[in-house]
Amino acid sequence: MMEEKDKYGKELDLAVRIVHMACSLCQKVQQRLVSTASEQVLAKDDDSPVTIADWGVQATVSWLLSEFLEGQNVSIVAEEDVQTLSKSDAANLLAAVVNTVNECLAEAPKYGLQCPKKALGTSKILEAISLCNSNGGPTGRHWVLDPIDGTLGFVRGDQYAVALALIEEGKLVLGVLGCPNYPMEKELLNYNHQRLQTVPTSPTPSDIWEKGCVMYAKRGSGQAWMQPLIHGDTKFEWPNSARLIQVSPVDDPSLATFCEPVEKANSNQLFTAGLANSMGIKKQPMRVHSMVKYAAIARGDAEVFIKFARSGYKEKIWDHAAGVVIVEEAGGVVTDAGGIPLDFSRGLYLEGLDRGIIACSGPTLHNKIIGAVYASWDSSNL
Ligand SMILES: Nc1ncnc2c1ncn2[C@@H]1O[C@H](COP(=O)(O)OS(=O)(=O)O)[C@@H](OP(=O)(O)O)[C@H]1O
Ligand SMILES: [Mg+2]
Repeated sequence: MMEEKDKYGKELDLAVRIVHMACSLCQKVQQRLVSTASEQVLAKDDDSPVTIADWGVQATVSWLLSEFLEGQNVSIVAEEDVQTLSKSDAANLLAAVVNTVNECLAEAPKYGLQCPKKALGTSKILEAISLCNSNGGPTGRHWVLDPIDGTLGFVRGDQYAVALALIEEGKLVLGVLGCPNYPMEKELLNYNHQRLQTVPTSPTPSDIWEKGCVMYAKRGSGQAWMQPLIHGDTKFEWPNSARLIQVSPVDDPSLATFCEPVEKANSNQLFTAGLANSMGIKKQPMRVHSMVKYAAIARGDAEVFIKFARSGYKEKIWDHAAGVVIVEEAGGVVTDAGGIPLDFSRGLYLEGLDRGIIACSGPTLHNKIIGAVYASWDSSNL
């Protein structure tokens, strides 16, 4: 029988390599994107670069998972559905996706994986994309993919993530989070943010970010890891300079940093400001696009992540799965606003989620926030 500690080892190894490749695809597309006209960049339809990267990552991840887990009936739950690509006027988009995917897959040997014997044709790419039509659920194995999380961050040349997780029998078992614009060193992040702030209106070429990183964790290991993205001719050799990451030891709210979504439409910033204030958080919120917020908690760059979407909004599993397991294995706590762990077993959505999402570096801060929600909810008009 396979030792418990080796369980999911093969899947994790594969998922990490795949996410590295997907990040490389995104960086290439983003570099082209920032050199084109901004109007074209911002449209998330037709053949805009964002869409090409979204589809490109989904096709690439799907093809690689199926190829290397051969014999398994691979089930993938992913953000993008195949309808847009099937439209008769989507020929240009499809051609761009096919090129981007083949360019990415040709580099597979650099990541220790085999590339296709010959370039994939349109039908193979469409097949790979339509494989990602699973609805997840409480039984069996399901890969969960957000090809580009934080679309706005991507088009702004700011933070975005590629997120891949595995759910088995309704439980999260591993998560991999690629953060192409999140440097390994926090100092570099601050440095680059300052540079960003000096030119706030123009997208930033991603090459100013230095290397981004990939984080990953296996449920129950009590460990979460971070590797640098590789560049140029460097070959990916496991463990690729992997470094253990851990949540912050800070549990005094007055020293804590809380992060939240950038867009007001995605989380009630007035309510979270009130919560932060009532529990004694003094610092300004760190507003970051995408699951990089989970990454920030996991490696101790921030202590608290709070998201309260408008009532009626249903949180999707791919927006959280990878981040949750990484934060938990790095020592953090993630629950809904009622203090209950998130339930990934109920299909595409986090059904039954109580109001909001709270990720913390530890139980002390977590208890304080849950208490603050309890005390302020009735008067919040939410
Ligand atoms: N109205 C509303 N309320 C709450 N959440 C929403 C809403 N609309 C979208 N989404 C989902 O939020 C994902 C982006 O979350 P972020 O935290 O990155 O938002 S932000 O860009 O920082 O504001 C985003 O993921 P991506 O689409 O992958 O970018 C969405 O799945
Ligand atoms: Mg998303």
